[in-house]
Amino acid sequence: MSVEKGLLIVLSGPSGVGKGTVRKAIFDHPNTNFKYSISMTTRDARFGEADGVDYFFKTKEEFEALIEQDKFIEYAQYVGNYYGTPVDYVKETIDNGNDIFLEIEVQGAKQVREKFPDALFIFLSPPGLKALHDRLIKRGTDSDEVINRRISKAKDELKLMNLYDYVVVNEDVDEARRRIQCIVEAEHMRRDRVENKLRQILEVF
Ligand SMILES: Nc1nc2c(ncn2[C@@H]2O[C@H](COP(=O)(O)OP(=O)(O)O)[C@@H](O)[C@H]2O)c(=O)[nH]1
Ligand SMILES: Nc1ncnc2c1ncn2[C@@H]1O[C@H](COP(=O)(O)OP(=O)(O)O)[C@@H](O)[C@H]1O
Repeated sequence: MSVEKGLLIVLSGPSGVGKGTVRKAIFDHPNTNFKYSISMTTRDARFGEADGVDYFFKTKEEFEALIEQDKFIEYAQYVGNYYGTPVDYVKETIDNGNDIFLEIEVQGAKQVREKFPDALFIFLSPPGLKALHDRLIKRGTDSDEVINRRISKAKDELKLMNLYDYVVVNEDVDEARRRIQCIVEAEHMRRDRVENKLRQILEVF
């Protein structure tokens, strides 16, 4: 009997909305049993980040060579650096029946939709632009000019939320984490029901 494929789960949303924070809450939680796809990037490692844990850190030349070799499911340029999802680990994980989770920005999510229309797309939204602005200031990683660029980009990114299967508002991190886990569980139940129904219908003949 063939192994049922795992779910490809994509979490996306504007910069500073809390994707990284919510993702960490998901993976720190004991109920989570999906794998995480570690991205590749050309940006410098931040203090406390480790190669192969937070990202695989690559030079621009290495990254571009991997693009040539078709080694990414998707990649995008974001604030002057490349970010991409390596294809092998994602394919291997879903083929083995395990769920895999991608936390990526919106251009990349769009490319994943084209290649994997069956994936589950979740958009993380801020409660409002003021909250988003406050979070970017609180994070303290960007200058005022970069924050303003990110906010104006976020206005465009927010318009893409209608392309997603679900929108989760990140008001409270633990609540957002819980909602995402519930969505994944419900999606499994829905797909199982569809599979069973199909099997029943086909058995009639
Ligand atoms: N398209 C794409 N975006 C990614 C990938 N990995 C991370 N990102 C996104 O790139 C953006 C910048 O990430 P990062 O430099 O870690 O900064 P921060 O998340 O804004 O603190 C975030 O929106 C991430 O979600 C990836 O593999 N592909
Ligand atoms: N629900 C929340 N309420 C208040 N602050 C939050 C919440 N979620 C995240 N933050 C804060 O917002 C900032 C941006 O979060 P981060 O996870 O880096 O965003 P992203 O990965 O989407 O760019 C961080 O300082 C984080 O601590």
